[in-house]
Amino acid sequence: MTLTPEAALVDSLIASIPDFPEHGVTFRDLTPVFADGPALKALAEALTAPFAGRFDYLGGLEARGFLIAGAASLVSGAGVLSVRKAGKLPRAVLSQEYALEYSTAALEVHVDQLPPGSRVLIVDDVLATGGTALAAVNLIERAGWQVAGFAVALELDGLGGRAKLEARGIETFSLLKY
Ligand SMILES: O=P(O)(O)OC[C@H]1O[C@H](OP(=O)(O)OP(=O)(O)O)[C@H](O)[C@@H]1O
Ligand SMILES: Nc1ncnc2[nH]cnc12
Repeated sequence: MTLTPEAALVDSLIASIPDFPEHGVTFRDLTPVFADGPALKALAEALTAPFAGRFDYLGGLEARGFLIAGAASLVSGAGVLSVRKAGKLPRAVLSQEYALEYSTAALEVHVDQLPPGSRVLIVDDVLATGGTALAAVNLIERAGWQVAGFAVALELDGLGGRAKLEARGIETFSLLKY
């Protein structure tokens, strides 16, 4: 597959670590992308461009999604909705549970963070099973906002994430697919 120069730059910086955090998993580490200023800017531009004019806020998913959302905010001019792991936000929240391999976790937003009907582009580093992304979609819709789309640096093919999002009618863009 031919990559755009931006995708090739990001691709060249992703580290693949076998058997982390557990045997059989290949961990895709984007910290080298975040550490490279031009690559982080190129990533932020590539993830927001397909949705230009169609979102009011970036939805950043704690923790790695925050790094992309901050950069995307500066290149697009849109503010960031903080979608946090449970127990971190100090005011009234909406909470959405999601399944991990052997447990559950929850994402939360401040219930009154954005005006009703706000269009939120969710961004993250990796799409795997889609459990995290779908929890964010549910949360945003329950709060009375609209999901403008889901934009991710790296989609792991074959784990069902894209299918889950598209079944919910969520436009999904990935810069890279492994
Ligand atoms: O598609 P899924 O199977 O849900 O996996 C993708 C999620 O997993 C990682 O986050 P993680 O929960 O490890 O949290 P972190 O960003 O705090 O490291 C990644 O940043 C995505 O948010
Ligand atoms: N293989 C993987 N690498 C990095 N982040 C992930 N999140 C879920 N699966 C992942």
